[in-house]
Order: sequence, then structure tokens, then C-alpha cells
Amino acid sequence: MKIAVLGAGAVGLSIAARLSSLADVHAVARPRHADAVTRLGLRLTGLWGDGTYTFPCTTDLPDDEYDYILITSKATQTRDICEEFGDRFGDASVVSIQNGIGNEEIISEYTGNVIGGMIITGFEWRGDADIHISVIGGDAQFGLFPDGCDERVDTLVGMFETAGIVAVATESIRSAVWGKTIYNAALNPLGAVMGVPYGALLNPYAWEVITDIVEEAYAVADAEGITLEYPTTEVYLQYLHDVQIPSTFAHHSSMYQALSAGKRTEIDFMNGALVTKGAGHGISTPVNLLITRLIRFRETVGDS
Ligand SMILES: NC(=O)C1=CN([C@@H]2O[C@H](COP(=O)(O)OP(=O)(O)OC[C@H]3O[C@@H](n4cnc5c(N)ncnc54)[C@H](OP(=O)(O)O)[C@@H]3O)[C@@H](O)[C@H]2O)C=CC1
Ligand SMILES: CC(C)(CO)C(=O)C(=O)O
Repeated sequence: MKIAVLGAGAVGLSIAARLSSLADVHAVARPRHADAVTRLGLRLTGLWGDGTYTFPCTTDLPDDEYDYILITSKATQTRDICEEFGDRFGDASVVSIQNGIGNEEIISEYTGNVIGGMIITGFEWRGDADIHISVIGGDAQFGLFPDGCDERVDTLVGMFETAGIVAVATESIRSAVWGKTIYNAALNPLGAVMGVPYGALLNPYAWEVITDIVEEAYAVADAEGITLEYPTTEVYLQYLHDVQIPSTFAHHSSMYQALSAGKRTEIDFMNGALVTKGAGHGISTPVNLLITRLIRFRETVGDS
């Protein structure tokens, strides 16, 4: 089994490491990461156990036929990755393991074999070639995009399971991706703007904002024909409050981490995507629009 991981950073290198004992895995990363992983091996600590893994990691993709190509870049880089490597996709199943709405749609412009993915685990850089698995908020999910499931999905899920990454196959990956995006849209920008971890957002004033974000998101999902796992906003908000936030209480969102590092966020694939899709259905999403503008403002001015 040959697997390539494109845009390998915190998520991609960690997954490459765990799959490397089961398959022939090649990670494509930036020079700094490729050099460090080649010199030191990748060190993983935390909830997946501690260990150091060696596997090929370079800045280019060796000419070969791959069974699976995993895309693990930020959503903002999906199109560039597809432009750079799209003519090498061949018959591979190309799998998005990213946050946000829109990655699978972009990949579909380059291949007909798209598997959507959703992972709700925290991966944090601790140093060069050194990643800590900080939180696990549920099972990873994979399914054919836009819907359905087949042997390739089952084989992928089986490999993840054998590698110790809890994963399930789903017939409706769009529902899983939208569900995760609503979780991210509810928590990430607010935590990033306020400079707090997820747990602090249980504060009643923050909770009112979260409630508005989720209600708008559910209206847009409904108009898009997405059937969400938690059927109503009330049921989902209860789950977010009682299960999802407690299991990721101390986590600073990836959006907070991106802003702190002076990097662009994935807001356009989260709240921004909800605003755009809502507008297409004549649904107004004022709270998602406001929080999107606040994040764009922070991206523009940084911490100055
Ligand atoms: N970290 C986490 O805890 C979680 C992240 N996710 C999602 O997973 C995705 C990946 O996140 P994460 O791993 O944290 O992000 P990272 O920024 O750590 O990793 C992505 C890496 O891909 C690199 N890259 C981009 N384009 C190319 C290219 N053409 N060739 C080689 N390398 C490239 C980036 O380099 P550069 O930055 O220099 O462009 C970066 O090093 C995101 O959508 C994120 O939201 C989902 C769950 C949890
Ligand atoms: C909480 C976490 C790590 C779960 O995957 C996440 O999605 C994020 O920080 O954006």
C-alpha cells in the first residue's frame, strides 16, 4: 500500500508517522520540517503514546502510483496543493483531512476519487519534528465525497484503526464535515478574538454569541440539505456544552494559534463559508459575518 501525505505539518506528519509501520508512506513538507524529520525522526508525545518514527519526508513527491493521497495542509492551501500535484493524482483516492467547508469541493475539480475526512484531535507543535497530541474529541470519520462509502474507505479506516487512530466510515461525510465546522465556527474565532481557551467560552456572555453562531449555521445547513448528526440547535448546544467543550477544555483553538503566529486563519472556510452559503439562499448570518470581519481585522493588523 502506497500513501502520500501532501502539506504535512502537525496533522500530516503525525498521521504519516502512525501509518508508516503499515504502509509505504511518503510525506511532502516544507524544507524545515523535511530536514528535521529526516535528521531526527518524528517525535510524538501525548494521547497517541510516546515514540519516534522514521519515514521518508521531502519537499517533493516521488514519481509513483499511490493508493491514497492525503491532503493535510490548511484549507487556505488546498487549491495550491492541487495545482502543484493534481497531475500526479492518477487513480489514487485523494483524502482531505482538514478543517472547514470547501476542501473536498476544491479537490473534486482535480479528481473524481475524493474521500472526505474529519478529525477531532488536537496536534500541537512542541519543536522541530516534535508534536504533542493534546486532546481527542471523538472518532475521525471518512466517507466518499459527496456521499457514500466503498471498499477504499473501509480499507483506509481499517489502516487508521490498526495504527491506533480511532476512525469510522460514514455514508454522509458532508454531514460530519459540516458538524465539525459548526463546532469550529462556534468556538475558534471567539476564542481567538478573546484570547481564551475553549473552556472559558462556557461564560454566559460568550455562550449567547455561540448560540447565535450555531442557530445561523443550522439554518444554512438546512438550506444546503445537510442532515446534521444533532438534529436541532438545542440538542447540539447541549452536546457542545456538556461533552465537546469539557473534552477540549484547555485547548487554544488552531485559529488562536494561527493569529498568535501571525499567520492567515481558515475563517473563510468556517464562519466565512457559512456567510457566503447563507447569502446564496437569502439567509442572513449577521453574527457569523461580524466574527468573520473581526478575524479578518486581526489577520490584517496582527497584534500591533
Ligand atoms: N492542528 C490541529 O490540532 C488540527 C488541525 N486540523 C486541520 O488540519 C489541517 C492541517 O492543520 P495543521 O497540521 O495544524 O497545519 P500545519 O500548518 O501544521 O501543517 C500544514 C503544513 O503544510 C505545509 N504546506 C502547505 N502547502 C505546501 C506545499 N505545497 N508543499 C509542502 N508543504 C506545504 C505548510 O507550510 P507553510 O505553513 O509554510 O505554508 C505547513 O507546514 C487544517 O485544516 C487544520 O484546521 C484538524 C484537526 C486538528
Ligand atoms: C479542537 C481541535 C484541535 C479539534 O480537532 C480543532 O479543530 C481546532 O483547534 O481547530
